Amino acid sequence: MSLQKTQSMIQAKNIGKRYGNDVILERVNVNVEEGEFITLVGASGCGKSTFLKMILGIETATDGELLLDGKTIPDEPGSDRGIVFQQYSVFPHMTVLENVIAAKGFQKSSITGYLFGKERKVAKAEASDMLEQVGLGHALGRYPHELSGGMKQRLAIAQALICKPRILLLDEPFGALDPGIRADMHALVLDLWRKHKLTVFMVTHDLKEGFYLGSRLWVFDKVRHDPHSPNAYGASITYDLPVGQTSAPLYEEIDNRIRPIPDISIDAQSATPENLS
Ligand SMILES: Nc1ncnc2c1ncn2[C@@H]1O[C@H](COP(=O)(O)OP(=O)(O)OP(=O)(O)O)[C@@H](O)[C@H]1O
Repeated sequence: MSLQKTQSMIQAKNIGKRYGNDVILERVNVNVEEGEFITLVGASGCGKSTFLKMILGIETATDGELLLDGKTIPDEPGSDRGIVFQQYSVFPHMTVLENVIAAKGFQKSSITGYLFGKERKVAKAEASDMLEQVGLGHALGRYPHELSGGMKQRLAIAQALICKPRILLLDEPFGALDPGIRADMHALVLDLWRKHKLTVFMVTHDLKEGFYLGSRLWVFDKVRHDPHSPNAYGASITYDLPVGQTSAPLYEEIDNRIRPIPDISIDAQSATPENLS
Protein backbone atom coordinates (compact mmCIF):
# COMPACT_ATOMS: atom_id res chain seq x y z
CA MET A 1 0.00 0.00 0.00
CA SER A 2 1.49 3.35 -0.98
CA LEU A 3 1.33 6.26 1.43
CA GLN A 4 -0.30 9.32 -0.09
CA LYS A 5 1.69 12.52 0.38
CA THR A 6 -0.37 15.20 2.05
CA GLN A 7 -0.60 18.56 0.36
CA SER A 8 1.76 21.28 1.57
CA MET A 9 0.11 24.16 3.40
CA ILE A 10 1.76 26.82 1.21
CA GLN A 11 2.84 26.19 -2.34
CA ALA A 12 4.67 28.86 -4.34
CA LYS A 13 4.73 27.80 -7.97
CA ASN A 14 7.09 29.84 -10.10
CA ILE A 15 6.11 33.07 -8.38
CA GLY A 16 7.18 36.36 -9.90
CA LYS A 17 6.43 39.92 -8.86
CA ARG A 18 6.93 43.09 -10.88
CA TYR A 19 6.16 46.71 -10.19
CA GLY A 20 6.00 48.32 -13.65
CA ASN A 21 9.27 47.41 -15.35
CA ASP A 22 11.02 46.57 -12.08
CA VAL A 23 11.27 42.85 -11.49
CA ILE A 24 11.32 42.22 -7.73
CA LEU A 25 10.90 38.44 -7.46
CA GLU A 26 11.23 35.68 -10.04
CA ARG A 27 10.95 31.91 -10.17
CA VAL A 28 10.19 31.39 -6.51
CA ASN A 29 9.33 27.72 -6.12
CA VAL A 30 8.84 26.47 -2.61
CA ASN A 31 6.54 24.41 -0.40
CA VAL A 32 5.91 25.01 3.29
CA GLU A 33 4.43 22.52 5.72
CA GLU A 34 2.16 23.48 8.59
CA GLY A 35 4.17 24.23 11.74
CA GLU A 36 7.38 25.34 10.09
CA PHE A 37 9.16 28.48 11.28
CA ILE A 38 10.62 30.14 8.20
CA THR A 39 13.10 32.98 8.55
CA LEU A 40 13.72 35.18 5.49
CA VAL A 41 17.01 37.04 5.01
CA GLY A 42 18.52 38.91 2.08
CA ALA A 43 19.75 42.31 0.96
CA SER A 44 17.55 45.33 1.52
CA GLY A 45 14.95 45.75 -1.22
CA CYS A 46 15.18 42.20 -2.57
CA GLY A 47 11.51 41.44 -1.98
CA LYS A 48 11.22 39.73 1.41
CA SER A 49 8.39 41.97 2.64
CA THR A 50 6.73 41.67 -0.75
CA PHE A 51 6.66 37.88 -0.33
CA LEU A 52 5.10 38.29 3.12
CA LYS A 53 2.51 40.70 1.69
CA MET A 54 1.56 38.12 -0.91
CA ILE A 55 0.89 35.56 1.81
CA LEU A 56 -1.10 38.18 3.74
CA GLY A 57 -3.12 38.88 0.59
CA ILE A 58 -2.40 42.58 0.14
CA GLU A 59 -0.14 42.00 -2.88
CA THR A 60 -0.64 39.52 -5.69
CA ALA A 61 1.93 37.69 -7.77
CA THR A 62 2.32 38.90 -11.34
CA ASP A 63 3.49 35.43 -12.42
CA GLY A 64 2.91 31.96 -11.07
CA GLU A 65 0.60 30.78 -8.32
CA LEU A 66 0.63 31.10 -4.56
CA LEU A 67 -1.57 28.48 -2.92
CA LEU A 68 -2.81 28.01 0.62
CA ASP A 69 -4.20 24.52 1.23
CA GLY A 70 -4.20 23.98 -2.52
CA LYS A 71 -6.27 27.11 -3.30
CA THR A 72 -5.13 30.51 -4.53
CA ILE A 73 -4.49 32.76 -1.55
CA PRO A 74 -7.39 35.23 -1.26
CA ASP A 75 -6.41 38.75 -2.37
CA GLU A 76 -7.37 40.23 0.98
CA PRO A 77 -6.22 39.59 4.55
CA GLY A 78 -8.12 36.95 6.50
CA SER A 79 -8.25 35.88 10.14
CA ASP A 80 -6.15 32.81 9.29
CA ARG A 81 -3.15 35.15 8.70
CA GLY A 82 -1.86 37.66 11.25
CA ILE A 83 0.98 40.14 10.83
CA VAL A 84 3.31 42.18 13.03
CA PHE A 85 5.40 44.99 11.51
CA GLN A 86 8.55 46.66 12.75
CA GLN A 87 6.74 49.98 13.13
CA TYR A 88 4.37 49.91 16.04
CA SER A 89 0.88 49.56 14.65
CA VAL A 90 -1.32 49.93 17.71
CA PHE A 91 -4.18 52.39 18.26
CA PRO A 92 -2.77 55.26 20.38
CA HIS A 93 -6.12 56.34 21.85
CA MET A 94 -7.01 52.88 23.22
CA THR A 95 -5.71 51.05 26.26
CA VAL A 96 -3.76 47.82 25.87
CA LEU A 97 -6.87 45.76 26.56
CA GLU A 98 -9.06 47.85 24.23
CA ASN A 99 -6.46 47.50 21.47
CA VAL A 100 -6.72 43.73 21.55
CA ILE A 101 -10.52 43.72 21.88
CA ALA A 102 -10.70 46.05 18.84
CA ALA A 103 -8.50 43.65 16.83
CA LYS A 104 -11.06 40.95 17.60
CA GLY A 105 -13.87 43.40 16.68
CA PHE A 106 -12.37 44.09 13.25
CA GLN A 107 -12.24 40.34 12.66
CA LYS A 108 -16.01 40.28 13.17
CA SER A 109 -16.11 42.69 10.20
CA SER A 110 -17.26 45.59 12.30
CA ILE A 111 -16.11 48.85 10.70
CA THR A 112 -15.38 50.52 14.02
CA GLY A 113 -13.99 47.50 15.83
CA TYR A 114 -16.56 47.96 18.64
CA LEU A 115 -18.31 44.94 20.11
CA PHE A 116 -21.35 44.94 22.36
CA GLY A 117 -23.01 42.74 24.98
CA LYS A 118 -22.01 39.10 25.25
CA GLU A 119 -19.64 39.32 22.27
CA ARG A 120 -17.66 42.06 23.98
CA LYS A 121 -17.58 40.12 27.25
CA VAL A 122 -16.17 37.04 25.52
CA ALA A 123 -13.67 39.14 23.54
CA LYS A 124 -12.58 40.87 26.75
CA ALA A 125 -11.86 37.56 28.46
CA GLU A 126 -9.98 36.24 25.43
CA ALA A 127 -8.00 39.48 25.12
CA SER A 128 -7.02 39.41 28.81
CA ASP A 129 -5.87 35.81 28.44
CA MET A 130 -3.84 36.63 25.33
CA LEU A 131 -2.24 39.64 27.01
CA GLU A 132 -1.32 37.41 29.95
CA GLN A 133 0.34 35.01 27.48
CA VAL A 134 2.46 37.78 25.92
CA GLY A 135 3.49 39.10 29.34
CA LEU A 136 1.27 42.20 29.45
CA GLY A 137 -1.21 40.97 32.04
CA HIS A 138 -0.07 43.74 34.39
CA ALA A 139 -0.55 46.54 31.82
CA LEU A 140 -4.14 46.12 30.60
CA GLY A 141 -5.16 49.69 31.43
CA ARG A 142 -2.08 51.44 30.04
CA TYR A 143 -2.02 53.47 26.84
CA PRO A 144 0.55 52.78 24.08
CA HIS A 145 2.57 55.92 24.90
CA GLU A 146 3.09 54.46 28.38
CA LEU A 147 4.70 51.29 26.97
CA SER A 148 8.32 50.52 26.06
CA GLY A 149 9.19 49.40 22.51
CA GLY A 150 9.26 45.74 23.58
CA MET A 151 5.88 46.07 25.30
CA LYS A 152 4.38 47.66 22.17
CA GLN A 153 5.56 44.70 20.11
CA ARG A 154 4.10 42.30 22.69
CA LEU A 155 0.82 44.17 22.23
CA ALA A 156 1.09 43.94 18.43
CA ILE A 157 1.69 40.17 18.75
CA ALA A 158 -1.38 39.84 21.01
CA GLN A 159 -3.44 41.75 18.41
CA ALA A 160 -2.22 39.42 15.67
CA LEU A 161 -2.90 36.26 17.70
CA ILE A 162 -6.32 37.17 19.14
CA CYS A 163 -7.95 36.16 15.84
CA LYS A 164 -6.35 32.69 16.15
CA PRO A 165 -4.40 32.74 12.88
CA ARG A 166 -2.73 29.61 11.54
CA ILE A 167 -0.03 31.71 9.93
CA LEU A 168 1.90 34.44 11.71
CA LEU A 169 3.84 36.90 9.53
CA LEU A 170 6.55 38.89 11.27
CA ASP A 171 8.19 41.69 9.29
CA GLU A 172 11.36 42.63 11.18
CA PRO A 173 9.36 42.79 14.38
CA PHE A 174 12.34 43.24 16.69
CA GLY A 175 14.53 45.45 14.46
CA ALA A 176 14.02 48.51 16.64
CA LEU A 177 14.57 46.78 20.00
CA ASP A 178 17.66 46.61 22.23
CA PRO A 179 19.54 43.27 22.25
CA GLY A 180 18.41 42.30 25.77
CA ILE A 181 14.77 42.96 24.95
CA ARG A 182 15.14 41.06 21.68
CA ALA A 183 16.29 37.97 23.57
CA ASP A 184 13.11 38.13 25.68
CA MET A 185 11.04 38.52 22.52
CA HIS A 186 12.76 35.50 20.93
CA ALA A 187 11.76 33.36 23.91
CA LEU A 188 8.20 34.67 23.66
CA VAL A 189 7.86 34.00 19.93
CA LEU A 190 9.25 30.47 20.24
CA ASP A 191 6.86 29.79 23.11
CA LEU A 192 3.84 31.10 21.16
CA TRP A 193 4.88 29.25 17.99
CA ARG A 194 4.86 25.93 19.86
CA LYS A 195 1.84 26.62 22.03
CA HIS A 196 -0.42 27.80 19.18
CA LYS A 197 1.04 25.42 16.57
CA LEU A 198 1.66 28.36 14.25
CA THR A 199 3.33 28.45 10.88
CA VAL A 200 5.65 31.45 11.08
CA PHE A 201 7.31 33.55 8.37
CA MET A 202 9.72 36.09 9.82
CA VAL A 203 11.79 38.65 7.91
CA THR A 204 14.97 39.65 9.68
CA HIS A 205 18.17 41.51 8.86
CA ASP A 206 19.92 39.68 11.67
CA LEU A 207 21.30 36.44 10.30
CA LYS A 208 21.99 35.08 13.79
CA GLU A 209 18.38 35.71 14.73
CA GLY A 210 17.30 33.91 11.54
CA PHE A 211 19.43 30.89 12.38
CA TYR A 212 18.43 30.80 16.01
CA LEU A 213 14.68 31.21 15.65
CA GLY A 214 13.87 29.45 12.42
CA SER A 215 13.42 25.78 11.70
CA ARG A 216 14.18 26.71 8.10
CA LEU A 217 16.01 29.70 6.64
CA TRP A 218 15.57 31.22 3.20
CA VAL A 219 18.11 33.50 1.58
CA PHE A 220 16.64 35.81 -1.08
CA ASP A 221 19.13 36.92 -3.73
CA LYS A 222 19.38 37.61 -7.45
CA VAL A 223 20.62 34.69 -9.52
CA ARG A 224 20.93 36.87 -12.62
CA HIS A 225 22.18 40.42 -12.59
CA ASP A 226 22.54 42.97 -15.40
CA PRO A 227 24.76 45.83 -14.21
CA HIS A 228 23.30 48.09 -16.95
CA SER A 229 19.73 47.37 -15.87
CA PRO A 230 19.70 46.59 -12.15
CA ASN A 231 15.93 46.01 -12.02
CA ALA A 232 15.73 43.68 -15.03
CA TYR A 233 15.91 40.56 -12.85
CA GLY A 234 14.36 39.71 -9.53
CA ALA A 235 15.42 37.74 -6.49
CA SER A 236 14.74 34.07 -5.86
CA ILE A 237 15.33 31.83 -2.89
CA THR A 238 19.00 30.91 -3.34
CA TYR A 239 19.43 28.97 -0.09
CA ASP A 240 16.76 26.97 1.67
CA LEU A 241 18.30 25.50 4.80
CA PRO A 242 17.16 23.49 7.78
CA VAL A 243 18.33 25.50 10.77
CA GLY A 244 17.75 25.63 14.49
CA GLN A 245 19.67 26.33 17.58
CA THR A 246 22.54 23.93 16.78
CA SER A 247 23.62 25.09 13.34
CA ALA A 248 26.64 27.29 14.17
CA PRO A 249 29.05 25.92 11.49
CA LEU A 250 26.39 26.38 8.80
CA TYR A 251 25.85 29.91 10.06
CA GLU A 252 29.53 30.78 9.54
CA GLU A 253 29.42 29.39 6.01
CA ILE A 254 26.30 31.28 4.98
CA ASP A 255 27.42 34.44 6.74
CA ASN A 256 30.55 34.44 4.58
CA ARG A 257 28.66 33.68 1.39
CA ILE A 258 25.85 36.18 1.57
CA ARG A 259 27.71 39.27 2.73
CA PRO A 260 26.89 42.04 2.54
CA ILE A 261 23.50 41.71 4.18
CA PRO A 262 23.14 44.88 6.28
CA ASP A 263 23.31 43.67 9.85
CA ILE A 264 21.32 46.02 12.03
CA SER A 265 22.23 43.95 15.09
CA ILE A 266 25.86 45.09 14.99
CA ASP A 267 26.49 46.97 18.18
CA ALA A 268 28.06 50.41 18.16
CA GLN A 269 31.41 49.23 19.52
CA SER A 270 32.05 46.56 16.90
CA ALA A 271 30.65 48.63 14.04
CA THR A 272 33.17 49.67 11.40
CA PRO A 273 32.59 51.28 8.00
CA GLU A 274 33.33 47.88 6.40
CA ASN A 275 30.75 45.80 8.23
CA LEU A 276 28.10 48.50 7.91
CA SER A 277 28.45 48.86 4.14
N1 LIG B 1 3.82 49.24 -3.93
C1 LIG B 1 5.02 49.29 -4.52
N2 LIG B 1 5.20 49.91 -5.71
C2 LIG B 1 6.39 49.96 -6.32
N3 LIG B 1 7.51 49.39 -5.83
C3 LIG B 1 7.41 48.76 -4.64
C4 LIG B 1 6.17 48.68 -3.92
N4 LIG B 1 6.38 47.97 -2.79
C5 LIG B 1 7.67 47.65 -2.78
N5 LIG B 1 8.30 48.11 -3.88
C6 LIG B 1 9.70 47.92 -4.25
O1 LIG B 1 9.93 46.52 -4.26
C7 LIG B 1 11.25 46.24 -3.81
C8 LIG B 1 11.19 45.18 -2.73
O2 LIG B 1 10.62 45.75 -1.56
P1 LIG B 1 10.51 44.90 -0.21
O3 LIG B 1 9.97 45.84 0.82
O4 LIG B 1 9.75 43.67 -0.47
O5 LIG B 1 12.03 44.54 0.07
P2 LIG B 1 12.68 43.91 1.36
O6 LIG B 1 13.57 42.83 0.92
O7 LIG B 1 11.64 43.56 2.37
O8 LIG B 1 13.52 45.16 1.87
P3 LIG B 1 13.97 45.58 3.36
O9 LIG B 1 14.85 44.48 3.83
O10 LIG B 1 14.71 46.87 3.14
O11 LIG B 1 12.71 45.75 4.16
C9 LIG B 1 11.85 47.57 -3.38
O12 LIG B 1 12.67 48.05 -4.41
C10 LIG B 1 10.64 48.47 -3.20
O13 LIG B 1 10.97 49.80 -3.48
